[in-house]
Amino acid sequence: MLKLIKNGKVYSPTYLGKKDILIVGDKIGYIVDNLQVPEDFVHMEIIDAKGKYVVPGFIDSHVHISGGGGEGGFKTRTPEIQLTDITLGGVTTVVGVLGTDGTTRNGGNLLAKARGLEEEGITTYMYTGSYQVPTRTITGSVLDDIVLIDKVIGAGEIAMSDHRSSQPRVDELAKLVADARVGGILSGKAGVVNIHMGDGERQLDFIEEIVESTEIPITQFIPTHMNRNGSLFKRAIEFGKNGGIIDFTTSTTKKFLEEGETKCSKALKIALEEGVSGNNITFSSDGQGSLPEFNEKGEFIGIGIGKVTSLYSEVKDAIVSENIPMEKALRVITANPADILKLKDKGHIEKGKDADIVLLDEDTFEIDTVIARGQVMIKNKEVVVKGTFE
Ligand SMILES: CC(C)C[C@H](NC(=O)C[C@H](N)C(=O)O)C(=O)O
Ligand SMILES: [Zn+2]
Ligand SMILES: [Zn+2]
Repeated sequence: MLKLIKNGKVYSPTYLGKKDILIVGDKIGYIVDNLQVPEDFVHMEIIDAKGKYVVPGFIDSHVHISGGGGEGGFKTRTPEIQLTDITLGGVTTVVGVLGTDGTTRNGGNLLAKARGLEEEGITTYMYTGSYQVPTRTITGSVLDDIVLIDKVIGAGEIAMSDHRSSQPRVDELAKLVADARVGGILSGKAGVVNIHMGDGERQLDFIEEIVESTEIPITQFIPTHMNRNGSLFKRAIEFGKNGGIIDFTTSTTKKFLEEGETKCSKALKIALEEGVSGNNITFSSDGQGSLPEFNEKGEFIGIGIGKVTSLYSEVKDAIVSENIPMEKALRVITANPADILKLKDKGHIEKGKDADIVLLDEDTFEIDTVIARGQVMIKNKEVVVKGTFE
């Protein structure tokens, strides 16, 4: 079936102006000024994008799709995600991850959930491992997981500078990152390591020591939660200015913001103003991950749950409240994760790329329509495709 998105203002994320987009199967077939279709050409679904912005489908590069949490005991293990938790947030590609609990959750379960979501219509990848070092894998080796399992693009989330980490030595982390890098080289993947940054004093010390003392490049690391406290955020800006990738977590709570976390829309504004390259910054939601709170004695005092819908919500705030140009704001959840993670068919509205497209209402910037690999998942804000048990 052919689809034609007409009359929309296209951000690829670079602004292309008013363009018509011809979708052929699951691919973007053509981008033209004004495609005239004969009235009686019945094999074409026309999607009128008048009054809409047409942007690439969003990429959420850190989602606990098979569940996470558990830091407050078994009742605080978070449930696995459902398809529309993702698509209602305009997200058409997710990278699945495990966190604190690498015992009752494992790589096989994460891979099965990733495959299930792919069968339901979106595109999924995953990181092998969980917080711990040495980290749990599917084949027994980070390197082999990346080479042999198509959906595995790297390792993570590996906990650093956090009371919940396995307190790895810098040489243990270096070996893990070295394996991920070679796994990526052998399989043409990014082979990056998603690093969970905690609130500890050591912050990015280990990463910077590895970059200084080995042949491993700074871009092998994707430190996330870099907006979680003021001191780490400051360090993150320096890391970004040195060419590092910085990922900000959009899921949050009122308490976290009151206690020093930098709201993502503001974090992006500050990072850009401080001179961090707009290509090195990403947002991810930590969706379905837990947002646990601990007191100064390290005692558990409460828990929230991450939401994928926070991802675009922060980009919308960046555009509307922080006046960041759409081209720059959209990059952090489209072109940047796609390019950094080497998701070659993703992140851009370009001939030959996957037909992952979101229509935004020009006035409200609300998500109106979501298309994943050519299939309409959400139309006029209504769910068209539900998950199996939704
Ligand atoms: C960034 C902050 C707010 C949340 C962050 N979440 C995770 O890392 C995921 C969680 N531990 C899980 O395993 O589900 C945290 O706990 O520090
Ligand atoms: Zn984390
Ligand atoms: Zn997480």
